[in-house]
Amino acid sequence: MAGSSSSLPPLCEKISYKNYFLRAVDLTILGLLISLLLHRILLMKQSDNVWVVAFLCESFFTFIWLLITCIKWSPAEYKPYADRLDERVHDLPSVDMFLTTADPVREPPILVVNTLLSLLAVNYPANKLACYVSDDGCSPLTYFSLKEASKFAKIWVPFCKKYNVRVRAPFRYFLNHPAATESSEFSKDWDMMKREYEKLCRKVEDATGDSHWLDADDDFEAFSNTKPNDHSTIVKVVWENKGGMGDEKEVPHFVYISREKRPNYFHNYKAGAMNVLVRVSGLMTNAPYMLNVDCDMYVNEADVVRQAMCIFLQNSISNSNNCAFVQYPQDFYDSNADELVVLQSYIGRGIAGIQGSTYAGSGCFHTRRVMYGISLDDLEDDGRSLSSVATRSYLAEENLAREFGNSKEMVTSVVNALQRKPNPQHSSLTDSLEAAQEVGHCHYENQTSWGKTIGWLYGSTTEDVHTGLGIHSRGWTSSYISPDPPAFLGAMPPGGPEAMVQQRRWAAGMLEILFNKRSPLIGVFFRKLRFRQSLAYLYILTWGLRSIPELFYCLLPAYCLLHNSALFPKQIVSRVSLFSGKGDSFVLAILAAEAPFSGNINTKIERILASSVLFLPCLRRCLRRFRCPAFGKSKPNLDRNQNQNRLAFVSSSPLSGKSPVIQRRVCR
Ligand SMILES: O=c1ccn([C@@H]2O[C@H](COP(=O)(O)OP(=O)(O)O[C@H]3O[C@H](CO)[C@@H](O)[C@H](O)[C@H]3O)[C@@H](O)[C@H]2O)c(=O)[nH]1
Ligand SMILES: [Mn+2]
Repeated sequence: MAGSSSSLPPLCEKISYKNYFLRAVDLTILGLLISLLLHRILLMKQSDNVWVVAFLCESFFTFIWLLITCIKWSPAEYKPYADRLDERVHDLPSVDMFLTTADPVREPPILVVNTLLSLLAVNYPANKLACYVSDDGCSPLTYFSLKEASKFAKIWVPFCKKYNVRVRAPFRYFLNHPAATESSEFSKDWDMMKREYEKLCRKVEDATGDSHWLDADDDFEAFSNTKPNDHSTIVKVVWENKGGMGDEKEVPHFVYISREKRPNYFHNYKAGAMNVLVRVSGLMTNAPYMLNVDCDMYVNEADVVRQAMCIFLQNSISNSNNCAFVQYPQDFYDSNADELVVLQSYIGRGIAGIQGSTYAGSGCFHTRRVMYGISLDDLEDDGRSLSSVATRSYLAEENLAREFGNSKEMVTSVVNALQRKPNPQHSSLTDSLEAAQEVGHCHYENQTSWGKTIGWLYGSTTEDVHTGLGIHSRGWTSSYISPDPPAFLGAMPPGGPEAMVQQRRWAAGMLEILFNKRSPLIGVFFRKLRFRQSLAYLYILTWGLRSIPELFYCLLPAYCLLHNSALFPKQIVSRVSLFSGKGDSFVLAILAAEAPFSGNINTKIERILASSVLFLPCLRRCLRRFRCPAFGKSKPNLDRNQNQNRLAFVSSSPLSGKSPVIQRRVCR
């Protein structure tokens, strides 16, 4: 596949973001935090409960900061050179693209349609691509919309390829009008495409209100008498690319799947859906690489598959096939997810510089063999073929059936995938329909290794982190690419109950992993998880736990005001107050202490504020020593009598009818 000449420029480069200044800042903050802890320990005897609670919270925050410092020590990411791919690789590998949807109300079909179109139109040979949509909602409306979308794709894909459109999700593309400088042919085509897209939207909208089309078309018979949680497997080959039209005009295969669902049967959420996708695609196209996207995350960069292939193929050229998956960061177009985006750029790159980025559930390319459970040790030194021991243990007929289930076709496809051979050419995808129905059965996985060691792992609602951890624990690495503009853009609940439910699900899912047998604490000793990588996972998995000390810490200032006690070493409060002068010292001190611990840890302003406020007392003392006029002797006595300056809550009695006021009082 890949040309082996090493004189040609590489397909990708690892960029290291080591920054000594940031390291120094991180260590300084860590030092300050530790000194705060020491101070608390030294004065523990004279202090009250507030002091103890603050000490416990700060100990936790210091531990988290220690993890962060460790994670961010050597950030890195990969830069792919997609334009070099054609020169170096003559036969690009196939890629199966998976899209999951679960609920036509929460995930409107027009959104799924757009994600599908953006996938079908990526800049990659259409005969090397296949798109599989899993619909856990078993919705005829979703199926209808996707079918209509596949008709529209026949004009949309050639249009995108002809004019080299970058954003290939129509709802985003048509937000901008073509530039006046564009040719009249383009403008004509653009108008036509826009009209056709509007027609598609209308059809989907009309179908939402009125379901007469359900009875009119035999194709929808499979959906009659079904409920989202009670129906047999439905697999439909919506579009099969038979070739012969030239790449510009071809549309990749497109298959719709709704796995069997029964009440009282646990379906393992998205992980269960992903495993059905792996099996059905294994039977039909069996591509060595698999892309997985959420239904609300469209492709924002047409070259996305080529970029990911640069990483895998460069690995293969340099005989170091240890990269199990390539993860793109999650970016959002609709809501204020700055915190997540900022976290990814610091923590994400940091982890990427250790054993490799964590798997984030969407925008990720996996290698099929790795998802079939093999470890890095199972490969020969060339990184391609299975070692003889692994061949014996994996490819024994009885083992295969026990691990992968009783479908003969499935076992054959697994053997091919493990040996990196393509499936024998079928005359048509529809030949595999019967076997596909079988592997979509809800009892198919009983007594097999699906979800335990094979495929997407069960046992946590954050199956992404769990699956990624399983892969890293087997010794594999992963890569992180973060192109500009972002490769994928998604939607996120803007806030309110939906966001809270999502965050609770994430927090619970990650705690499930922390305490299960794949815990990173065990992985570092008994598996192939690197030490710093296990700390990175520890940081991620304790995300939910952090809310407890954060909540207590937020309540402490109010408690202190009410009980006339001090939360911080008085020196800091008084010195900061000297700088601020007007009584905001308390707020500043809280900010100073809170900012480094909060989720927004990496936003630059907070970091600068945090470090500068903590540094200010020292800086001021130095400047005063050198008699710098800017910090003259405005309030020298306060500095000497540190204990005198105290914050107190002075209120008139609530009964007197006057509202309480917060004042600064010098206690003598
Ligand atoms: O039973 C289910 C539940 C969900 N999904 C699909 O899974 C995806 C993610 O689900 P969503 O409810 O949108 O979860 P989010 O919290 O928004 O997603 C993030 O967190 C999930 C759990 O960690 C990951 O699976 C996702 O990839 C990641 O983007 C969506 O496409 C759903 O349609 C299913 O197919 N079946
Ligand atoms: Mn989502």
